[in-house]
Amino acid sequence: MGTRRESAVLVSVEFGNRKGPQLRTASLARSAALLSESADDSGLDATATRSFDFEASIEEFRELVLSAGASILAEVVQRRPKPDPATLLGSGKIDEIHGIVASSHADVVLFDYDLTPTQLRNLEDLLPCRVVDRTQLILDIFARHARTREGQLQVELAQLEYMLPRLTGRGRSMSQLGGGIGTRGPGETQLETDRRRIQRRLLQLREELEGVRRVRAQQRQRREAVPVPAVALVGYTNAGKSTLFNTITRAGVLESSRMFATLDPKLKAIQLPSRRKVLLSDTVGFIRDLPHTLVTSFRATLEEVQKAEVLVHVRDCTSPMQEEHKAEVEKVLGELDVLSTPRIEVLNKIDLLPEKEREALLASGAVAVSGKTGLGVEALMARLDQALVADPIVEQRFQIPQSEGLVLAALGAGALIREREFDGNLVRMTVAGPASLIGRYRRFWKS
Ligand SMILES: Nc1nc2c(ncn2[C@@H]2O[C@H](COP(=O)(O)OP(=O)(O)OP(=O)(O)O)[C@@H](O)[C@H]2O)c(=O)[nH]1
Ligand SMILES: [Mg+2]
Repeated sequence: MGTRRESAVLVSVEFGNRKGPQLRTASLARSAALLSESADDSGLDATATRSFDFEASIEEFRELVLSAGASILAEVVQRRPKPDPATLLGSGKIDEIHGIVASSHADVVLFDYDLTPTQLRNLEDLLPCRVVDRTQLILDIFARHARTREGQLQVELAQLEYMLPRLTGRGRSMSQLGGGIGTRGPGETQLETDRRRIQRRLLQLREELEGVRRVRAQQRQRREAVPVPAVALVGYTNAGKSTLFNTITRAGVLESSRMFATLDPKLKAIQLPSRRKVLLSDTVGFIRDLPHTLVTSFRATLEEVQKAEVLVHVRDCTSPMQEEHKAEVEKVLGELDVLSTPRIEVLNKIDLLPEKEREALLASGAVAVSGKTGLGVEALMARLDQALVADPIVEQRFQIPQSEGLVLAALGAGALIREREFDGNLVRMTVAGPASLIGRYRRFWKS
């Protein structure tokens, strides 16, 4: 990790000619004032027409950059009808950025956009410092926060997979040693590597991960011998999951204002008011445009989501992006095939609301809490009890083709397999699990 903060120039881009509503909050207006105000290629005045969504996404980008440990030197915004295939930005904008970098001695230019390998290479040629795109930035944050062996292996794997198509023989960005954004992890040790060495390392990583996962699976099996229902906290990054988890469990799990503080699964047994025991898990935060390699490679924490009987969706009710974040979370839940798992929507951070609004929320029957102060947490526990009581454990015979890997995995993860026999490409088994899960796969029931 770098010993000093890197200084960064941030570049946000918006394509198309959409006109958005005016800025809505003081803090966003303040941030807007910090931004470069120059009119862009499209001839429109960027500030006047910048949409609310765009402002919020810049705010989020800033938060990501701080999470990566960099300091923000300057921010540049460009709106243009469409991206330039070779350089993303227009040449005027690139000159402007060049000037800012040269005069401010910035270490890195960060793009809130995924660059193609060609764009990355060209921008590196045109600018006098490193260039890092959004995926690489997120990978870097993950690299900083991974604490278990499994988490570290997963991040390195994702970083190498990202790097591979961007190795062009020149490898300028890979050949700079140091602790900068995008050079951590594999960047530090394997900078001069050619493809073959990376491929070999990838193979090695996959094998090591397989081993780590086998151990996890064994631990899980042991845990599942005692069927305790699982509850997973899910939500957008920074929604307050770890804080709420701590308040509920007093487990002392790392809580951080930096995004993605949680990369490794955290599990804790808790007791509900009914004295029913459940396993509560804290999970990694979701984020817009999460690099796909990460969605799949972070299946360690997401496994807990797949086997949960109830999901608790933690939402920051003070965020101006609430609805977008909710949609994003639901998208990921869909990819994990858990949209039909019962879900409790929890509005968090109500301590930050004006008293009237808070009272109104609490009176409306919504589950509203403050993970920080503990307000409303008891009511949440009672809701959990209800959700679980409504989902008793039932036993059912199944007959499932082996090709239905997802179904087999879901049942294996969320229920107890009592007996199992293989018949050609069919699996017959008796499964004891929550009625909701069993019911979801009715089409494979065998009476
Ligand atoms: N005021 C207030 N702040 C909160 C509350 N819950 C969380 N926070 C703050 O919000 C920030 C993020 O909290 P975390 O618990 O780390 O969020 P998270 O959802 O676990 O984030 P990731 O692990 O990055 O996905 C921290 O600065 C918390 O102190 C709350 O109820 N009220
Ligand atoms: Mg967390």
